[in-house]
Amino acid sequence: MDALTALHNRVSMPRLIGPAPTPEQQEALFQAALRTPDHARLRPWRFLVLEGQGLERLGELFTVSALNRTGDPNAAEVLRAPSLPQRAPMIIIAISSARVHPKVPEIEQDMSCAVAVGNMLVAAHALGLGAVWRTGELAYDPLVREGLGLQAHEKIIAFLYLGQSMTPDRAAPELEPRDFFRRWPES
Ligand SMILES: Cc1cc2nc3c(=O)[nH]c(=O)nc-3n(C[C@H](O)[C@H](O)[C@H](O)COP(=O)(O)O)c2cc1C
Repeated sequence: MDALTALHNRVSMPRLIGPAPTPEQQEALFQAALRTPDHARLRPWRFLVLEGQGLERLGELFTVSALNRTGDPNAAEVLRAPSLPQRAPMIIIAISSARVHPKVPEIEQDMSCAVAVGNMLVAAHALGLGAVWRTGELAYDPLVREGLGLQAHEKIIAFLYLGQSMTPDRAAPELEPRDFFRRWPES
């Protein structure tokens, strides 16, 4: 698939099953992430790749987080938590490791990580894989952050769920460029 076709037609695929991306597909995804624009080449990001036991461990962290929030072991949120990471055979957790830099503000480093996630989404589509970018309050919960070994200056930018789409690709929504792009100054 050529680059423009992938860019124009990518859609999120939330219903995913195994198998996980092959080693060759993973390599292609990782290389796509590493081509993110990166002011001053700080490489202010790192990625955790979870399958199998990793997904189970993430489910345990999500459960601890939900229990801490609700205080009720029978709350629907707590009961559902272990199954959340099982919605895909692989999750890549994208982490921004932004540091204080005289020329590159934190937001630029976070955005570089976000673009890496975007690159992986498009690469996944080009490879015939399904993918969806998720965050939610679990991404910002100190218990989840700590359990995954994040340092104080790091942020979870994405839980990128990856696998085989259970449904055929949806048509991408058609947006009108002129609703978003204007010449400036207007003539
Ligand atoms: C930073 C970020 C966080 C997101 N978090 C979630 C999420 O937690 N749950 C969810 O269903 N969609 C989430 N989304 C949206 C989906 O990934 C997806 O982009 C959206 O449903 C639109 O679908 P499309 O990508 O096919 O246009 C998030 C998107 C971004 C950019």
